Amino acid sequence: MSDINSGGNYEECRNTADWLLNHTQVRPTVGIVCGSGLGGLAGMLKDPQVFKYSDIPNFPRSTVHGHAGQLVFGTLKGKPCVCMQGRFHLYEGYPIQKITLPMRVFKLMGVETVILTNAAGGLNQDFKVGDIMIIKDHVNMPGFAGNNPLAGPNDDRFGVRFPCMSDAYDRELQQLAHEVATELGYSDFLREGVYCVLGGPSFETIAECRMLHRLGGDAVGMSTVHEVIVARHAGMRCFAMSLITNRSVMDYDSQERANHEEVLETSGQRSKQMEKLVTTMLDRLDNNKNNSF
Ligand SMILES: O=P(O)(O)O[C@H]1O[C@H](CO)[C@@H](O)[C@H]1O
Ligand SMILES: Nc1nc2[nH]cnc2c(=O)[nH]1
Repeated sequence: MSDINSGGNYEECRNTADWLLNHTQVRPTVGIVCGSGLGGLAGMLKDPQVFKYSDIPNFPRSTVHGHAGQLVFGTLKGKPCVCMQGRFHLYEGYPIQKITLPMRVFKLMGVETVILTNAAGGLNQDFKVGDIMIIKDHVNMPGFAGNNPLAGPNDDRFGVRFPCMSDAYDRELQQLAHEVATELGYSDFLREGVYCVLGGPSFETIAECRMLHRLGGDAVGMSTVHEVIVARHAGMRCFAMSLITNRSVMDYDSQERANHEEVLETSGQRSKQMEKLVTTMLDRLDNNKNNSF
């Protein structure tokens, strides 16, 4: 377990949130986290105000290609937003509390809803490269070994000691995504499924892919779940999507080899549709009285 001072404590998060609120007029209610090669969403924000992670107190630095490392404030379809153009991963060497610190900063800035994207390998053999998977649930493999971002003393100012995770992914938002995707003509490549997180950075072996698939995983990656756990603990609702950038190798005769260049190439090809899906969802939320965006 990481030291309790390794990041994400209340004072540190408050400090960062106050610094940001003092440097921007935007009061975000929506927080967005962009996955590998999917940072284009940040470019859609109106009247953007950009902060490099290196200039934000207590923020880690992005070290992965395809993660720009900046926080962008602005409006999207009239909604005040804050967007992480680049996220942090366990394999970068940060304590798990540090990589999820932005979720608590989001909460303290007033964010109510978090939208996350990621690039993932397709374990489900029906999935194709370029499919977009609405995440309906997750399997937290590092969590099985005790590596959970909420391990350590609980701070009740953020949430309860034992948060429920059976409602981690907001069902109304999933339904909305299905409706919007159908209207946009995306049904052919829209899927839903279970995202399985591993620590990385090595991609999976064939035996691991087979095991994860048998355990109920439809897609595999190295992010998102830790952020969702911390966001749900703090009472924010979450919607997440995976872009299937490669098919997980399940067969010893296969010549396919997972690699980050292919991941970035596929994200580049499908990023526009993902952006359109998110922006249309944000637009629609006004018309749905049950949604508190
Ligand atoms: O989950 P995101 O940040 O999209 O990145 C995914 O892509 C990288 C591997 O190519 C890993 O970091 C994996 O988690
Ligand atoms: N772990 C993992 N992460 C990914 N990110 C994009 N593709 C993959 C993959 O195949 N496996």
